[in-house]
Amino acid sequence: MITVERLTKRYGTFTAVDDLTFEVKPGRVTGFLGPNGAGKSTAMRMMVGLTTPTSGTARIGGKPYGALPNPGRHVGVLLDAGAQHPGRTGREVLNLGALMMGVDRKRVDELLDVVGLTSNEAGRRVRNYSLGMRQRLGIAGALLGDPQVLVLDEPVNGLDPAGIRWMRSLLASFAAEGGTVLLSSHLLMEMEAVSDDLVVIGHGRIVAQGAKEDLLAVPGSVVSSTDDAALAHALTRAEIEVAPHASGGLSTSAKPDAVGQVALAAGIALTRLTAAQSNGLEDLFFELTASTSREGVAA
Ligand SMILES: Nc1ncnc2c1ncn2[C@@H]1O[C@H](COP(=O)(O)OP(=O)(O)OP(=O)(O)O)[C@@H](O)[C@H]1O
Repeated sequence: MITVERLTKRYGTFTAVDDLTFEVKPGRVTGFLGPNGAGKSTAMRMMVGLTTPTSGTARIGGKPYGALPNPGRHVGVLLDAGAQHPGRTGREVLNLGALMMGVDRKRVDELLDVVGLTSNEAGRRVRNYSLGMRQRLGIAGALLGDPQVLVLDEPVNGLDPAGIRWMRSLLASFAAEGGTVLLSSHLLMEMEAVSDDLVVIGHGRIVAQGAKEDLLAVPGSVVSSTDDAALAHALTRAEIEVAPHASGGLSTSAKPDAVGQVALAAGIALTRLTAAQSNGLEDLFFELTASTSREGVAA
């Protein structure tokens, strides 16, 4: 569990992170979203002790990162895949990490295998790695201490399609085993596929948070019947808003069960009744962040 309370970071008069409060729950993947410069990386850096908050707290398993005895054993961190020492080989980077965390060196080979780096690639200097290879190495480093919590800033950036799919299943199984995952990404389709919960920020502030299903849920339903005119009349009388639906039938402002009740009471046979469909995370993201994005427009 990661608990962020009133977390704030100011640089001079500029507030990069503004009073953030949220929880990242175990057993779930939490997507951290926001336009460029929204404050995601700054917030993540504060969670793992790399940036000192101006005020507020971030705790991992109830403790500030700095108070964790062997932090790599609790939290796997990937914030900047480019930050690895360019002169070391991938294997050296992981061996050093294993040494510092007191992890058996055998785990290095296992993880190279898990992240899909060949033994030949592991022997090359990191300065010669592609971005995707650096990300894979960074993920191996994050997993090295067998942590219960992962904090990953844009981990799929630079991964090829197979790598993105692999990352999705890795994070899903990590969470299924009770792990806590916080990850940021601008790939909204990917975030929609992988996240259970979402935290959306703009200009350093929370603009929405909660279970993905709840955030994407659209109120209302779509209904068709053997007599739509009579159904529209009955629904309006029940103070349910009704409009013609693009693909025929009626759009209503009420949930399917309420619409079903009205139709039953009016003796009208229904031929279709479904919950209104969400337009997905991309539309939700633009809706929530339009006023804080550089472009300042809803799509
Ligand atoms: N050390 C610093 N000094 C001054 N301003 C900073 C510093 N670090 C970050 N900022 C500012 O804080 C704001 C938030 O930056 P941050 O990197 O957290 O955003 P982000 O949401 O991760 O963006 P992106 O999606 O582009 O990676 C930006 O305006 C950035 O310029």
